[in-house]
Amino acid sequence: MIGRLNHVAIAVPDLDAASAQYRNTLGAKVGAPQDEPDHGVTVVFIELPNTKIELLYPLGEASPIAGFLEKNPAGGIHHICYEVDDILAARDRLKAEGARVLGSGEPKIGAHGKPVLFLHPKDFNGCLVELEQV
Ligand SMILES: C[C@H](C(=O)O)C(=O)SCCNC(=O)CCNC(=O)[C@H](O)C(C)(C)COP(=O)(O)OP(=O)(O)OC[C@H]1O[C@@H](n2cnc3c(N)ncnc32)[C@H](O)[C@@H]1OP(=O)(O)O
Ligand SMILES: [Co+2]
Repeated sequence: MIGRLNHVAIAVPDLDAASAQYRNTLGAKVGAPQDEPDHGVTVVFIELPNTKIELLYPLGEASPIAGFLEKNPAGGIHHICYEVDDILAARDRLKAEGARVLGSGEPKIGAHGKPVLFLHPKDFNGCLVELEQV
């Protein structure tokens, strides 16, 4: 059911410093910061030849990454995103198998303008999983 790895997301305590490090030290193609108020994060996308890295920084009062950064003040890998062809079919199959779909259970439009959903990390080996319909 899952397809390509769309991105790996890293929560960071300093977005400018992390962007500069990926651009200058690691020599990557780093985009501009993008506010995603519906998701409570500011995102910087880094394009690698085979996937993307998503740098995340909290936006607004109730950011879903605030607690993660409190527990991991130096930052850390926050989630991985797999591509799916049909996000509603994927959601229904996962729910039927007992996985917890986060939020309202309805897909939201993600940073790439495509529908996304999140699955509880406790149901996936301690790894928060995002699904994106491509
Ligand atoms: C826009 C964009 C895009 O790509 O398009 C994005 O990705 S937006 C990316 C940001 N959006 C999201 O993350 C949305 C989905 N996330 C959520 O709903 C929430 O963050 C959540 C339910 C995963 C965690 O919520 P929370 O921090 O309030 O909950 P708690 O702190 O109580 O966490 C419950 C348990 O899960 C663990 N836990 C929390 N977050 C993570 C994580 N990222 N990876 C692995 N484990 C995690 C905690 O350590 C804790 O474990 P223990 O009990 O053992 O201590
Ligand atoms: Co993401």
